[in-house]
Amino acid sequence: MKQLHKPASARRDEEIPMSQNPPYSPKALKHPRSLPRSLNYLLKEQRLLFILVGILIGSTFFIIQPSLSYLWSASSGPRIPRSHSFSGNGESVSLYDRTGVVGYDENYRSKYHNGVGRVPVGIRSKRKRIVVTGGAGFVGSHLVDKLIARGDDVIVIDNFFTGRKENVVHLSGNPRFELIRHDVVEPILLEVDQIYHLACPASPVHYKYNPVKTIKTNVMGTLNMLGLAKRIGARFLLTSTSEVYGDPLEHPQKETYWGHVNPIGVRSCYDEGKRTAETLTMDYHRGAGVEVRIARIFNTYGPRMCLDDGRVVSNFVSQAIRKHPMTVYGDGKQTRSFQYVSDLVDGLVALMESEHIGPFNLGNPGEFTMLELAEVCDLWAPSMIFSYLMMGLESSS
Ligand SMILES: O=c1ccn([C@@H]2O[C@H](COP(=O)(O)OP(=O)(O)O[C@H]3OC[C@@H](O)[C@H](O)[C@H]3O)[C@@H](O)[C@H]2O)c(=O)[nH]1
Repeated sequence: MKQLHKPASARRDEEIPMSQNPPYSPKALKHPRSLPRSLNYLLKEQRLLFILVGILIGSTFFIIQPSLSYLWSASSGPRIPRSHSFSGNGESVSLYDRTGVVGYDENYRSKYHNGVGRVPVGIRSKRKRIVVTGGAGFVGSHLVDKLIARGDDVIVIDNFFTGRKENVVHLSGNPRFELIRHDVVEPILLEVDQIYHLACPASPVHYKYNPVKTIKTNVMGTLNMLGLAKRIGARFLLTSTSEVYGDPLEHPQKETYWGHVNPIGVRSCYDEGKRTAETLTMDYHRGAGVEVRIARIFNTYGPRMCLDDGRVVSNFVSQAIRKHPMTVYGDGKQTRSFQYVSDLVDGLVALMESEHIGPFNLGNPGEFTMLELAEVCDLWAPSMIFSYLMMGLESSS
């Protein structure tokens, strides 16, 4: 009865003529009769060696497979924080520059991967990871647009005191854009290559609203961001202001001019706050070797500037549109230069990428008196309504 339930292989063994069976040995008695034949099969023609080599190759593939999939998703997936530029026909192609965000992956893969295989790791170059403090503000949001269009990963930090989510909402679905509600007076730890530090109310109406908070933002906020730059080895750009020159005794103001500033006036929270921020920036450079840039920004206008911003351009334009009298302060003979926001943003990026350390004025060399500006605004009021709508200026009043 026992023999009826033997495995088929055993039955096949019984059918093999005795002459082909291996000679009797005590060892053969200790194991099922099929085992020596299996071993025999394996050992013949170095089959065991081939099996071992196969296992080795398989194991190697599974060990390195996660890093291969990482490299693949780094070039195509939205969750990987950095990616690369590729050089094709001597031309640098940024991941999202040409195709836009939506549908990029498919375009990219069809252009670079179909039938070609993966791009070798060696020819990839890192795209930059950049943090922009105050990136939801008037200037910051335009800067973020430019950096995203260039193909960088951008993290915006904003406490939304003067910044608005509407300024960056169009980027919300972009995998290379991240928005963090955070006040720079508190430390934050991020891994980035560059820091554009814009966070601070810039219009007199806003920075005078809470002067202590304004100077705290300039001092503590700048300290925190410089500390971060030092810790992670990032390049740091401070957006300072033409107001560091105070009521200047020199015209035009060169970067070498030290200014003429009231340390106890109502604007001092901003003027002196930015001067201290510049001091901290240069001290971190000299003392800790941080790569720093300082942009002294002159009066700027353009889309996303609120009509109730409080600066002279938005004040005069809103007054002209509403047919209200223009509020020319003083005798109106004080002069200012006015630059368009996209020119400023180009300047900020160029400065960051340059080797220039120390203050750099960013503004329009042509100056107007406030009386001249008021006349221009009055003259062009009807067309301004259309222009400002086109520029996307919004009034919260
Ligand atoms: O309604 C107004 C507003 C302002 N002004 C005058 O216009 C001139 C320009 O004033 P703004 O408020 O536009 O601002 P400022 O040029 O002093 O500084 C501005 O530009 C440089 C930036 O770095 C500063 O953050 C920003 O406040 C000042 O002389 C001011 O007194 C008016 O005559 N009427």
